[in-house]
This record gives sequence, structure tokens and C-alpha cells, in this order.
Amino acid sequence: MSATARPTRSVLYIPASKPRALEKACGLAVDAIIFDLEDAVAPAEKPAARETLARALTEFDYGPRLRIVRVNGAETEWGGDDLAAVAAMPADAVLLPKVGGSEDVAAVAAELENAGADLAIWAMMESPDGILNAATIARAPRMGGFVLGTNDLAKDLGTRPRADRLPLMLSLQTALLAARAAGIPCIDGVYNAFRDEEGLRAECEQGRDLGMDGKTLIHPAQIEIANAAFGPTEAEIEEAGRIIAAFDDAMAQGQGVAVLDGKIVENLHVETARRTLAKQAAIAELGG
Ligand SMILES: CC(C)(COP(=O)(O)OP(=O)(O)OC[C@H]1O[C@@H](n2cnc3c(N)ncnc32)[C@H](O)[C@@H]1OP(=O)(O)O)[C@@H](O)C(=O)NCCC(=O)NCCSC(=O)C[C@H](O)C(=O)O
Ligand SMILES: [Mg+2]
Repeated sequence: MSATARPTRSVLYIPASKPRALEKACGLAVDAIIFDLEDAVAPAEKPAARETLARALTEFDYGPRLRIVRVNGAETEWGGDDLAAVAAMPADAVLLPKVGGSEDVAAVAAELENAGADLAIWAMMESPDGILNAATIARAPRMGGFVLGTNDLAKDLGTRPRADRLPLMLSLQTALLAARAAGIPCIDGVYNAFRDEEGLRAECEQGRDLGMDGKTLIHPAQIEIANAAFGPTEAEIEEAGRIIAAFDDAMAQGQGVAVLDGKIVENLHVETARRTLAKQAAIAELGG
């Protein structure tokens, strides 16, 4: 499965300091997990959390779920040890917090190279510098995907919380544009009120409308809503099939354009339809 074809509808943060949550995640219907050594882990717990995580990744079977480890920043007292530890873990990617420019990524890529570690690098897009440099970060070595850090962004921008996220819109869309130009996935930020299902559903729908590939989550109760919002609906799957069939018919009759339900269908619509079906197939391959 290519990086962009791989579903990333639901991406669950798990504090690496919580053994029960680390075990529970093996049975959760998430597409990806972010094992967090950064903000979810208290300073005094960080060395022990590193060891707990190394054990969990070795002992537990996370199946097809993408395993991403968020380390502390290189400028912190934990960043170096985190990276050395992750290089030896059976993970798919390392997630760098507060990335400011492509040089941050290049430095980590060089360290992973030296350690002989075959990990992708994902970037937290959560600072003004990071957003302004999104295009070059997206094309940095080993770059596997973007994760929006909307809490840090809101803090740095000095915004006030709004249900429509208007103050964050430029940042969200700049990160998304850069990700799309580079062909990497872009995952929306967390919804903090984890017991508010309606609020989460609305924010997921907004993220999906924008073009995001999925949502980062903080609690298992949020998974089903994200999977539903970021997966193709029955109606979208049915329409995709009809678009492809209508275009094939038109082509067979020597026409370059079809008409379906009173709307024109061109090859670009067929491309979108094929992408929808490929996404659905990839979700089915994951087991639902
Ligand atoms: C938010 C929580 C602290 C709530 O914890 P708790 O009150 O314990 O929840 P529950 O009792 O409802 O838990 C029920 C069961 O679910 C398991 N659980 C809870 N959370 C998780 C999880 N994230 N992954 C896996 N399993 C989880 C509990 O163990 C219970 O299991 P059981 O014993 O079988 O009943 C808590 O959910 C939590 O810590 N969430 C993660 C918080 C986090 O990671 N935050 C950091 C990432 S967000 C961020 O940093 C944003 C970004 O950088 C930015 O800038 O925006
Ligand atoms: Mg953050």
C-alpha cells in the first residue's frame, strides 16, 4: 500500500507511560497510533515511558496499524535519548514535535541514517515557523506525513477557540496544500472535548471537507466517528461506480465526456472515483 493509499482516518495518541492503554490499543479499530513520549508524559516519567513503550512494541501485536512514535524535541533534555531509543524499536515512523523548518527534519534523517534505522519521519505542524515553511518541510528527506497540532498553533497564534476554527483556517489549509503538493498524508488536529460526540462529528466533517486524510484522537470513544467521517460513504461508493461505468460507456461510443444525473463526467472525475474505490478497498483490507 502506498503512503497516500494507506488509510489514516483515525490516528490515536497513546501516552507511552500508560501500559493499560498501550495494551488496549491492539484491539481498537484505529488506522494508526501515535505513541507519545512528548506532551502526554510528565517530565519525571519520560525515561520509564521510553522503556515501557519499547517493551509494548516488542510484546504486543499492533497488526496493520501504522506505528508512529512522537519524540521530544531535539532541544530538550530527552530528545536525543528518545531518538536513539526509537531507532531500535519496531515502529514505522518517528513524529517530530514543533518542526520549524526542513533542516530540523534533515538533522533527524541524518541521525537515523547513522543508526541504520529504516523509519519514516512525520512532522507536527504546530508553530508559525512550521506553517510558513510547510512546502519545504513536506519535501524534506524521509518525510512521511503531517500532523496538525492545533493546540500549540492556537497558543502561538493567540487565537480564541471557535467552533468554526476560522482563526486556524489559513494554517490548516497551508499545511494541507504543502502535503498535497508533496504527495504525503495530512492529519487534522485533536478535538479536546473527548466526550462531546456532536462537536467531534462536526469537526471531523469540516476536516474531511477541507481534504484532510484523517483526525488525530485522544480517546477510544472518538474512533468510530473519525472512521465514519473520513471513510467513503455508501452513497460515494455507489456514485463512484456509476461515474466509472458512465465514462466507460461514453468512451466506447467514441466520446470524451459523459453525462450522469445531468452533470458532465470527465476523466478527472473518473480519477476521483477510482481513488474513492481504492480507499474503500484499502479500508476493507485493514479489516473494516
Ligand atoms: C483523556 C484521558 C486522560 C482520559 O483518560 P481516562 O479518564 O482514563 O479515560 P477513560 O476512563 O474513559 O478510559 C476508558 C478506557 O479507555 C482507555 N484509554 C483511554 N485513553 C486511551 C488512549 N488514548 N488510548 C488507548 N486507550 C485509552 C483506558 O485505559 C480505559 O481502558 P479500560 O481500563 O480497559 O477501561 C486519556 O484518554 C488520555 O490520556 N488520552 C491521551 C491524551 C494524549 O495523548 N494527549 C497528548 C496528545 S494531544 C496533543 O499533544 C496535541 C498536539 O500536540 C497539539 O498541539 O494540538
Ligand atoms: Mg503540540
